[in-house]
Amino acid sequence: MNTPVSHPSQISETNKGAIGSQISETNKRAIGSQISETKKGAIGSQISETNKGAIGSQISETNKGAIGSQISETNKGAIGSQISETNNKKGAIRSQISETNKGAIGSQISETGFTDLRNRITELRNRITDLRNRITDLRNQQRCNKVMKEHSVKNLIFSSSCTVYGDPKYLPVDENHPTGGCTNPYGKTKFFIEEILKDLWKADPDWNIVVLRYFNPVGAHKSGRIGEDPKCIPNLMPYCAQILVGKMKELKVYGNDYDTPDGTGVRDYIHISDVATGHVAAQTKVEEKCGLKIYNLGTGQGYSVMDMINAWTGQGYSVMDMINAFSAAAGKPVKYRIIGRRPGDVASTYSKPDLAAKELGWKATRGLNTMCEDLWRWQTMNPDGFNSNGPTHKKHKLTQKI
Ligand SMILES: O=c1ccn([C@@H]2O[C@H](COP(=O)(O)OP(=O)(O)O[C@H]3O[C@H](CO)[C@@H](O)[C@H](O)[C@H]3O)[C@@H](O)[C@H]2O)c(=O)[nH]1
Repeated sequence: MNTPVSHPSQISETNKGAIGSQISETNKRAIGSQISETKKGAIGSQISETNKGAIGSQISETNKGAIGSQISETNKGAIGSQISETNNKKGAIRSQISETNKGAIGSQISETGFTDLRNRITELRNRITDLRNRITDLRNQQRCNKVMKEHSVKNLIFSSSCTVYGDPKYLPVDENHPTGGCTNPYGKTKFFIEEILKDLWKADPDWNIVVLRYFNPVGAHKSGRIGEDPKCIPNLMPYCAQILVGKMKELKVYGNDYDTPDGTGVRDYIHISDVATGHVAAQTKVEEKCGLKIYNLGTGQGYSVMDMINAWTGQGYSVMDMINAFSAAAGKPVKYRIIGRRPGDVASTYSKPDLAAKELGWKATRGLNTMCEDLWRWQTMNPDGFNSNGPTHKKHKLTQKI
């Protein structure tokens, strides 16, 4: 998922002036109309030829087909055979099945079969929406590059992601690690855009481009006024926060059989405000006429899913500790369960952030406790995200010592 909504607004408070002065009101209007009139057709057709077709056919071939047949094989078949078994023995069984039992059988079918089917359809829908968003990202980047060039604005900071590294060949990951072996569509889009930007700079070295590869941003602005308001399935920490305010039922932990200390996935979680200060440092860098530069934005520290769950409470690391502590924090039982691995997840990834420290003079300064404290403040002050009317969940007090 997904770049959190919080950074643009945090960054804009700090950088607005600098960026705004590069693009005047007049240019903005000119840029807008040029995109819509002149470029739309040309760019649109490139995308539809190159990307949409390829991605579209992959969806229909790989996903729809695969998922469709899984549904029919696993569910329909299973349900079908249960029904036909029941029906074949109808005569014999009918007399034994009372009205009450019929109801029980019916609800078993709907629970096991139809719920599963519904979940799979939702998953397929989410994937298609995700791919659509990726195509839009690519199209927007191409438009942005063209228009910037036409108006001689050649300084650019690009928000990339650690997912361009794919499943790391070594840890911690530095900027020289090979890219492109991405395990999900989001990572591929970031990788493609990075490649486009490299070509752009090779063709015209007047460009100054800083590519920032974020690791896993979490947290919110310390004021509690700016935070993440996920519109689709949230990342791990927003999901935890939403469980505590009763908006989600349970956390599904995607696999505990990875080759990591406790078996769950390990990530380099970084406070969103540190990501924002990374952008401010990058802004200074592009103004120095830096050419093309690439930096990791991470803390260098890997945490597992269980570490992150426990970080909310300051309690121990076992599953039972986590359940008890979460329940105490929320004032009601909180459920979570371990399920299978999520396709596209890697076991571990965390950064070597030394280059950013050396060349940008930037370092992440906020620890895990601050990430949790700030995220929790945002969530309690805004239980319904940006549509909230203020704090309504005061009773959900976090027991974490911060
Ligand atoms: O409900 C959940 C959600 C996540 N996880 C696990 O938690 C870890 C972190 O997952 P998540 O928060 O979804 O982030 P990633 O999958 O590591 O990365 C996503 O989020 C990053 C930060 O926004 C982006 O940079 C990546 O491109 C994007 O794939 C992984 O081990 C997941 O398996 C769970 O167990 N249950």
